[in-house]
Amino acid sequence: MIEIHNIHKTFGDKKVLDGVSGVFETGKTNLLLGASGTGKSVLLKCIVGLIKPDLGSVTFDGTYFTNNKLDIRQEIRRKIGMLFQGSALFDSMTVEQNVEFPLKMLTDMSREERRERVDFCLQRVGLEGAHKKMPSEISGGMKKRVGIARAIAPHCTYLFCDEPNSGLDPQTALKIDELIKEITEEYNITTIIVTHDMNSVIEIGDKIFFLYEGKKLWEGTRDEIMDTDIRELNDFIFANRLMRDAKKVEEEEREEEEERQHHHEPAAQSNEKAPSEETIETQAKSQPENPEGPSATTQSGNNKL
Ligand SMILES: Nc1ncnc2c1ncn2[C@@H]1O[C@H](COP(=O)(O)OP(=O)(O)OP(=O)(O)O)[C@@H](O)[C@H]1O
Repeated sequence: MIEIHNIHKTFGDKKVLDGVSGVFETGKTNLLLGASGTGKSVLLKCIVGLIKPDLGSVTFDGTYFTNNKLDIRQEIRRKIGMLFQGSALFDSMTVEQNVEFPLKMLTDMSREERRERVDFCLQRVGLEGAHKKMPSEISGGMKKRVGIARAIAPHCTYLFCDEPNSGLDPQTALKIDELIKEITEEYNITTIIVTHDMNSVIEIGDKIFFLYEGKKLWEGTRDEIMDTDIRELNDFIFANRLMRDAKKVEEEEREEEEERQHHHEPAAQSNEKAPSEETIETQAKSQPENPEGPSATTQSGNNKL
């Protein structure tokens, strides 16, 4: 679990983060959502220690990170995996060398152990057989997979992804989203993803933190986000025509369901309790032509006795 408390950051005279707090749970995909320039990436960098906040604190599983001793900060950093925007692979290294790189830098694994771990991670992200390929020879989606393999290779406890979907077609984006979610749950990782992609919100957002002008304006689950009455969040969500249509369909379905339930209400009630004499009388009057009489339908339970 990662906890942030009252994070502030100003660049020059521009206040970018204005007292952001929150709890990012373990085994969950936590999304930092917001429009361009609202401070998502700056917040992510504050959490991982790439930017020092002016004020506030970050705690990793109870261990204070901000302003703590260097060796403690380094110990926490070793548990952090990063998937950078654009994958940021080393172009001069093969796929396997890219994945092996953090193992060389951060662990004292033997060559054989590293090889086994690289094999495992590449297999886990669906890239078995791509070991010797160069980044220039693989697609954008494959590069993201290599980036994920590299991030998780040193057995990361925390995974940070900066817009993992950028530059991908919708289908590949969905696969990458699903892979991140699967890995998060499988290895019980605390994952934080920066995104402005509503598809990701709907598919994998266990918890969503909506940032607006440097403040956290809302947090909740993907089921709750469609029903929020925060204007700024609604403006953000429904700026997309597809989302507006989805909302409309959802509302129509809800209305239909309510109407259906409304019409079935008397029947449902008659199953739970015996119909009143008044009901029976009314139904009898409404079905005079039925040769078996109203009792065949409305009093079947009683008649069987
Ligand atoms: N090192 C820096 N120095 C000065 N200003 C910065 C620095 N880093 C970020 N900013 C400013 O902080 C603001 C927030 O930037 P940030 O990258 O966090 O936005 P974002 O929400 O991640 O946007 P996007 O979705 O477009 O990546 C921007 O106005 C940006 O110019």
